[in-house]
This record gives sequence, C-alpha cells and structure tokens, in this order.
Amino acid sequence: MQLLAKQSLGQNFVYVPHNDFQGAEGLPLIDMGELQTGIITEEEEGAPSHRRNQIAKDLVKSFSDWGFVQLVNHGVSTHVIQAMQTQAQKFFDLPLEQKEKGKLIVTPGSTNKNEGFGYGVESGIFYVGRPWIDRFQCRWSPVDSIPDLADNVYSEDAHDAQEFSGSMQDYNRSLDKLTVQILELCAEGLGLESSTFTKAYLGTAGDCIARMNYYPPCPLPSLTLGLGAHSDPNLLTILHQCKVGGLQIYRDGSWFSVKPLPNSFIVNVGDSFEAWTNGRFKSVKHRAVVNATASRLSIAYFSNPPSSSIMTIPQKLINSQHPLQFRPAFTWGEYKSHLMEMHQKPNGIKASKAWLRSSSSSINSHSNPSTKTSPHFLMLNSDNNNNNNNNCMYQSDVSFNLGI
Ligand SMILES: O=C(O)CCC(=O)C(=O)O
Ligand SMILES: [Fe+2]
Repeated sequence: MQLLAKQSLGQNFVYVPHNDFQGAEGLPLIDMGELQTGIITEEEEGAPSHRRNQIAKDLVKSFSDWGFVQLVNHGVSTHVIQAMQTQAQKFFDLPLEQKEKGKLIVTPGSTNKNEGFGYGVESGIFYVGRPWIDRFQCRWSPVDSIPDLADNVYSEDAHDAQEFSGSMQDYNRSLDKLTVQILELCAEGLGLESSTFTKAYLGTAGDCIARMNYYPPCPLPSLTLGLGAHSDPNLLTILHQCKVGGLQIYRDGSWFSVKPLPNSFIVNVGDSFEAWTNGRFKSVKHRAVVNATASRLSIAYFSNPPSSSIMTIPQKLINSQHPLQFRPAFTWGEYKSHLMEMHQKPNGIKASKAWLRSSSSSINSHSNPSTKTSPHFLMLNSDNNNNNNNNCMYQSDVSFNLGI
C-alpha cells in the first residue's frame, strides 16, 4: 500500500463511484460524564438512578435505530487516547521494512495468525477487490500479543517498544472497561438484569483485538474505498477516528458521513450482538472513504466473549411483538468457525450472517465448542499483489472486515 499509494489507482482498487453521502448530523451523541463522576452510580438498594436510566435508554434507542452511537465524556482519559494515536501514527510513519518486522510469521499449527502489520485483505479469503488501507492488528485478550509484536518492530530500541506496548495496553484496558459499562447500560436499557451480557462477555477473558487502520492519501478517492461496506461480525466495536473524517454509515438507503469529534468514540453493534438481542439492536453497514490529500488513522477495538461463552437470547426479548428471529443460543467460537469457512467461498461473506438467523440453537447439536480450534486468517504483505481476482471492479457491498 505504501508503494501503491504513490502510483495511479490500479483497476483492482476501483469501486463504483460513491459521492452519494450526506452528513450524519442526526447520529445520536450521548454524554456519559455523570456516570464517571460517581454522581449517578447505582443507588444503595441497587436501582439505577434516573439519569443512569436515561443514558441506558438513550443508548438502547441509538443501537435500535442507528446501530451506532457517539460517546463523549466516556471515562477514557484524553491522555490515553492521544498516546495511542501518537504511537499508531509513529508506527505507520516508519519505513516499510521496519513495519514489516511486525508482520505475522505464521508457523504451522499456530492459531496465532490474525495479528500484526499487513495489507487490509486477508489471504485465503474469497474477495473481489482491494481496499485502500494498511493496518496493524494486535490481539489483546485472552492473550496479549502486543509486547511480542512491539519487540519485533522496535527490535533496535527497547524504549520505543516499551512506549508502544504501554500505550496500547493502557488504551485496550480502558476500552475493555468501557465495553463492560456499555454492555451493562444496554442490559438496563432493555429492562434486563445489569449483568445479562457481561456475565457471558467476561471482560478481559473475552476474545478482543485492537486494530489500527491507516488510509494513505489516494489519487482518485471517489473511485475507491478505504474499507468496503460491511457490518462487523463481533459484539461491539469502539472506534476512534482522527481529525480526518471517513467513516460512513448506511441508513434508510443513504450513506451518512460521521464528522470526527475530538476525544469521542463511535460505538457500533456487531452481528453477534444483533443476534443476542433478538434484533432489538441493529448491526448496520458502514464503510470508510479516503481522500486525495490527507492520510487518515482510525483505531478500532473489537470485543467478543470468550469463544466458548454461550450467548442466549434473553426470554424478555422474545414476545409477540418481537418473535424469535435468531439462533436462541450460540457461541462466538462456533460463529467464528462458520465465518472462516464461509469466507473462503464466493458470496460467502454476505451469506455468513444468515447463520445467526437459523432458528435452531446450535449449542446442543454441536460438540463442545471450546474444544474446537479457532480458525484464523492470514494477512497479506502490505505490497503483496497476489490478488486472486484481479480483473473485477469492487462491489460496494462486500465485507473485508474480519475483526476476528
Ligand atoms: O476506519 C473507519 O472509519 C472504519 C473502520 C471499520 O469499520 C472497521 O475497522 O471495521
Ligand atoms: Fe467496521
């Protein structure tokens, strides 16, 4: 990508033109400030205060309506966000040879395949085009791969490695806490026990990764995309975009551009959470556009429960107004296995979401999911041109996003 960015836009990068968006002024913004100060923590008898209740309701409304929300005063310190941003920029500014030291070397039999620096498309997956992106992906939990990757990239300078790891770990720790808080509020807003989702999510035991997305300037931005339209397969995604905008959300047949707001987070519901809430929350398509002059950086934190945790649709979310639409119970591990299998097939990416809509619970009909090996994907080199489909236009409706 670094090399390609200097050249003209190759055919493989061409999407259908996409100047068809408007500003997402209506995207709900929630101020969580009062939750952080302790003013409205749980009252003594355990009942949420009126304000907490209101925030929970607003969150549920946004996730039901937009599938997205913007959060301000979310409790993650500005310092932590800025340090992460600085480290991410510093990484992408490194010479290509040095960044490539953070490229994952896949050893036979390893399940540790989806991390490190690479081009934004996974090899082995049937895809139809190429997004205009470089990225660096680190598994955070249950195993923290950050120090190893940092040591590889900054092999010459232990201080730089330490700074990178430290910033990333602080950031991920904070986002894990925020994820837990959001999940509790979601449960409360839906009229459920506060711990309904968190008791399966299990915090840092979950399957979570942080990904830095870097979109270099592009000579013909209206003909390509940084990321094609996709929904995220995971539970929740928390995104921070730098001051250069690019995120667009699909809603009511139109694309809406989300203007960056300093120190805010954009949170979206993933396919698994949509299913877990029996469709009360929407997992909505989104994409990233690029521009001619500025590079853009976004940092995405993808969270999931541990592979073997069972997500059971709460009975309260199933009634005559909301009949069961999704698998009554499933694990992230089995959905992930299914995704990886489908992504090897033409149109499999689109079809994979249908698995969640199957009416049967998979829990009893499968062997213990925790005993399965989780499949992972490989990443291409940043300048690897081994496109397995080198003569087609991008389709605007294709997911390249496997935050798994
Ligand atoms: O960079 C962005 O704005 C979007 C990133 C995204 O959708 C993703 O990484 O899944
Ligand atoms: Fe995404």
